[in-house]
Amino acid sequence: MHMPIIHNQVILLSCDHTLAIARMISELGIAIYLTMTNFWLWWWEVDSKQDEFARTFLTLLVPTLLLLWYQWTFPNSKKGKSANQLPPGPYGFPVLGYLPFLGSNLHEKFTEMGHRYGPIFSLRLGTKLHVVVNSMELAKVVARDQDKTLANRSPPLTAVISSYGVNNISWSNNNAHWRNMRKLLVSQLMSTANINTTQSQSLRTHEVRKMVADVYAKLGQQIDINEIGFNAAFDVLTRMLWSGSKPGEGNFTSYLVERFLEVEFKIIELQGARNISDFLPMLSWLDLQGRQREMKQQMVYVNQILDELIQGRIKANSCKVDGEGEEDQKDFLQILLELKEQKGAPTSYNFDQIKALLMNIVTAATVTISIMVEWAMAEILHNAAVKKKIVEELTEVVGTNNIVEESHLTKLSYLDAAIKETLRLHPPLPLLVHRCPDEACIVGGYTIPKGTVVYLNVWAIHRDPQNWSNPLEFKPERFLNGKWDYSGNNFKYLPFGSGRRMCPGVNLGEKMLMYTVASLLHSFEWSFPEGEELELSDEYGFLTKKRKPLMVIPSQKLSDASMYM
Ligand code: HEM
Repeated sequence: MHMPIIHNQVILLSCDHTLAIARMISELGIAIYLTMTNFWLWWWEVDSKQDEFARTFLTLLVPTLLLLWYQWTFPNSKKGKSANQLPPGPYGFPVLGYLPFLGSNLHEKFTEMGHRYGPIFSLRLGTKLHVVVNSMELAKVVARDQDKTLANRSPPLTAVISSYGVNNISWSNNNAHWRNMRKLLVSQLMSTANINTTQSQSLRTHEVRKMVADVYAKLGQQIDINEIGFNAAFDVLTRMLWSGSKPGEGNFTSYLVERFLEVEFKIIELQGARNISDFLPMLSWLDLQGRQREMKQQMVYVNQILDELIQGRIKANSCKVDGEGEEDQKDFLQILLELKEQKGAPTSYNFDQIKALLMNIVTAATVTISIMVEWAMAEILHNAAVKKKIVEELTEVVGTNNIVEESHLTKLSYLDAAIKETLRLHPPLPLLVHRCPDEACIVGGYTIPKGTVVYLNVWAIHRDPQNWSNPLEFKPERFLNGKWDYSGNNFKYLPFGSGRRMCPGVNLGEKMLMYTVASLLHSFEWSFPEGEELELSDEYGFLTKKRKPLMVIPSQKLSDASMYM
């Protein structure tokens, strides 16, 4: 009997209590509302219409920015995959995204982030979405399964300027013009057959011997290995492209090399430098860091040189009598000019396109070759046991009373392995050239929207312990089994990239690297300047070169001085 009463009392008490709490909450709510509106009253105490407009604008802007920030960052961090889900990734600031946290060595930063977010992750840089792929399994998806969809580029604004408005191979989208340029380059200049013609071989022999003679002239002095490698590659390339200097043109080429070295590195540096305009396109017209302006200045010089070159050739052609020089192998400039004259030909190039193409080939070839000659020499000189084996192999194959010939190169298997190992540890383009899908696609179960900037982090893949045992060790032996090549078919090893955008200059790049390094090691002993210690740190800037130039002192090794002439 008591229980229901007690129960009712409890219920009655409870009703009173609930009402009291509700009253308290509503009083508290009103108090908070009044305090807030009182607090905000100062915000709306305006002196003029202008002030009122400014405050209204700010009041709307702040929540809008917060909303945008929420939309940008939250889709990246959802747990579990769903349709249209972006790869996971870090939060960022409104507007700037993750830009302020990137640091300078992008390849290292992306590798470290891969450990946190997995083999594929996304990040907002400014208003653009970027995706980084860090594993060989997903590299296969990007460069093989989805190769066609992901074959566009997203050039930085500085590259748009240096490529004469995206008119070169490296930065063009996957379109008919790009296909024609690539086809022409490979069929006329870079195919195995072209690289192995007697003329092409003797051209390289001439330039590599000239390099040896130049080093010989500096015995006992410090020399910059990158510069030596650059000059040799530059001479080979300019002779293939426009036959180097011509009689009557004075020392046009040496003048060109001197200035070109400076300008070319500046151009590469500007292409690799972070430019706010690329991440916040609505601000690009301001050119806040002056990068576009600087690139335009560099291009004034490049343009002047290339114009001089092309007009000189047109003039020389017009003075030729019929049939003169027809039996000579044409250089690339001549082929391009003849195509230009063929009205209505399927492939024809205007002057800007010709200049863009020439500039692209010279830059793509010389910088990569010189960076790799420097890394290979640095690693070999740093590893005494490796150096000993290479020198023994050179002595056996070439002999001590002989100089290196191209015909020796195929027999230098340990040197070949050492160069492959150098390209594994120090790929000159650690993130390749970024790709861009022409429509949304799926990689690793995640959606990559159209227009995303996609990096393939070969630096991470080349150092992944799942792919390589003791990956940080310099061990050429891992390449001695004959299983490895530069074809880009084994996705553990991609120093020249893979798929339709892979490097078209592999044949020449490989030959020049082997020939240059073999000649430098066979003809000279190398020592370091007193007190100098070799270090192997790198510096990212699109192309990754040695942070500190390799400065070394050559001494004579071959007994007969005539072998240096
Ligand atoms: C050691 C020497 C070289 C290395 C390591 C190298 C490496 C590379 C890499 C990694 C790429 C990007 C591939 C990608 O995005 O998937 C590339 C692109 C390219 N390379 Fe090389 N390269 C070398 C030499 C050369 C030479 C000698 C030429 C001369 C023709 C050349 C011309 C190009 C061009 C035109 C592209 C752009 C291809 C495209 O976008 O379609 N490279 N190179």
